[in-house]
Amino acid sequence: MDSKAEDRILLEETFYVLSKKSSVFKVRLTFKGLHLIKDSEQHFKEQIIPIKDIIGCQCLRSKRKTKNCTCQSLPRSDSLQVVEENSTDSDDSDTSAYLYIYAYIIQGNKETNKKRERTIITLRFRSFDRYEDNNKEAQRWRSVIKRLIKGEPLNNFTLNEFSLTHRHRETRRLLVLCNPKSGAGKGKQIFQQKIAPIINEAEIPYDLHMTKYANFARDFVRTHNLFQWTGIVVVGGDGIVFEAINGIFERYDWADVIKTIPLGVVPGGSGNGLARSIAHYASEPYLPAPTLPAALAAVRGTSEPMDLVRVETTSQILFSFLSVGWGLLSDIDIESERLRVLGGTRFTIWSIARLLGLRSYRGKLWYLPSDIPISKSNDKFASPINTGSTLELPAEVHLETEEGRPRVDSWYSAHSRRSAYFSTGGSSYQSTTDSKLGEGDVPNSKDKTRRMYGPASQLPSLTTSLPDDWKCMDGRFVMVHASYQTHLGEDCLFAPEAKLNDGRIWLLVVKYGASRTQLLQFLLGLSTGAHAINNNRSSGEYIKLIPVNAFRIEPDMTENGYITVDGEHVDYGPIQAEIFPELGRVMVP
Ligand SMILES: Nc1ncnc2c1ncn2[C@@H]1O[C@H](COP(=O)(O)OP(=O)(O)OP(=O)(O)O)[C@@H](O)[C@H]1O
Repeated sequence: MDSKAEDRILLEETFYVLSKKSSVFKVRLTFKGLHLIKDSEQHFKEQIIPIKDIIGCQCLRSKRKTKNCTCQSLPRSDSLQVVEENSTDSDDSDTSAYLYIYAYIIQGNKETNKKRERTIITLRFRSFDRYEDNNKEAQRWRSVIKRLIKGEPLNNFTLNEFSLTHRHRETRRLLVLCNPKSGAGKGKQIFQQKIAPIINEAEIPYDLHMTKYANFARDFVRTHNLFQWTGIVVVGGDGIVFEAINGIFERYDWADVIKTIPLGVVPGGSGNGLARSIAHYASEPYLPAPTLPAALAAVRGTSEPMDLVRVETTSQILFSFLSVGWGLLSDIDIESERLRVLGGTRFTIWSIARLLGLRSYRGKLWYLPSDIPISKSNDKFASPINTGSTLELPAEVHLETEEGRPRVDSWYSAHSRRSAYFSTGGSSYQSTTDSKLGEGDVPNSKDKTRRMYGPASQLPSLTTSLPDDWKCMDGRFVMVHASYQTHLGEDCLFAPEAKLNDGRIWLLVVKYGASRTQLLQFLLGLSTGAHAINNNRSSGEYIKLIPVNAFRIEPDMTENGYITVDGEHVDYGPIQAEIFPELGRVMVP
């Protein structure tokens, strides 16, 4: 839209500030936002609230005063009490209609002090004698604001001839899957206090389901008719995200679901790598209100494609959104579990312990650099040298996973288990906890085996040799950790250059031989991303961050170790992974 069109005045009205009758404000609505203009003889002041920052608006009316109330007939803003327009508790003596506009406005101009503040703008319509006429005017504003928020077209009819029969109708409906056990058991509280109030302000209906056991979210997503919802919001850590994504790939209609129903991620766990990465990608302030970017994304309905990685082990196929790890970081992640009582400090203690008693693992790492497409590499794979595949995977693969695989805490973010400070009141929600199958549900809910669908692999099978243009490192490794997001956790900027949909896997390789000082520096650098600069310079020989399209790890099976996928512990053994650019879709503020 050109700037002239953006400035077109859609609606304009003069209002008085409730507390100071002499103060006049011109309020103007354009495609840019809501303009609050104070134009007096002394000065001209204009504040624009961008449409992007407005999440909703409601028409309300005055609440009937209690008998002993001595409030004036013109309510002051701080004494004003309002009710819904159809409430039986309304004050008939006040014929005004009130439009409440909810906005979350960026405050602060530096990256370090930027945060959003909740602001309510109240417009009182009282030009007419009858409430119905004032309400009609307020409804007209509401309808236009709602359309602007949703990016819907506006024509002269919607602007001028609005009538009550043309009120805004909400077509969206969200599914919320909340893990009450995530983080410090605060999942439910986070939803009720931080998310529900915002969804209610935006007047988006939702169905809330609390997860009842490990894999509940995965089973729910696999078995229900998801097309009754326009988005799925998960509240919890990366574990619940993993379940939701892999539940989608257990559906034969995964391709439709993944493209049309975006996933929203509200950080409520101890590992919130994806939520942090999404906020980083969108340049949204994350602290002090880490749940706010996700809530805003959910109500705005804005989403973007996200790369997913298809991971294959000898026993299962997984779709990963965050990481694959072998060695140091995975060891710390899993082994520090035994120090659980120490809370977040257990990771620090275990990191030091592991640096002192440094382990390394023998194996081979293969990778396909990001400038060689997998498909091109596979053309070469057709050469006779590389034939002899023992296991060709078809487009549909049926493999079984164990039930209830152990979930491990994420090392990367336990330090950042902070509470969110955004305060919202008056939480209310509709909730359905009945998870029985309904009309349109996928009828394989009782099937205990896991059937993985999803795009077919473009790689040679795990037991087959790789094409010549793959690079190979053979030796001892302190760790190999791959990520496709910037952050592995709230405090771990692992791959500073990564984007949600850059079509790359960022492979961090630490070879045996790096000194303890280099390793310590590397671990400390993870919180700020300094390792990506420092280690490529000073320790480049041992520590490398390499963008790739695919990789394979073949650990020496005479040794023991840990391998994790998105923080989930998988069997120790050969593993390969390939990027599927833009396969998923996530809500982005
Ligand atoms: N009601 C429940 N009872 C027990 N476990 C559950 C329940 N709901 C979900 N889970 C499991 O909890 C695991 C961890 O969840 P999530 O990632 O949301 O939180 P977290 O705090 O980051 O987890 P972690 O315990 O790994 O730190 C999920 O993988 C899921 O299988």
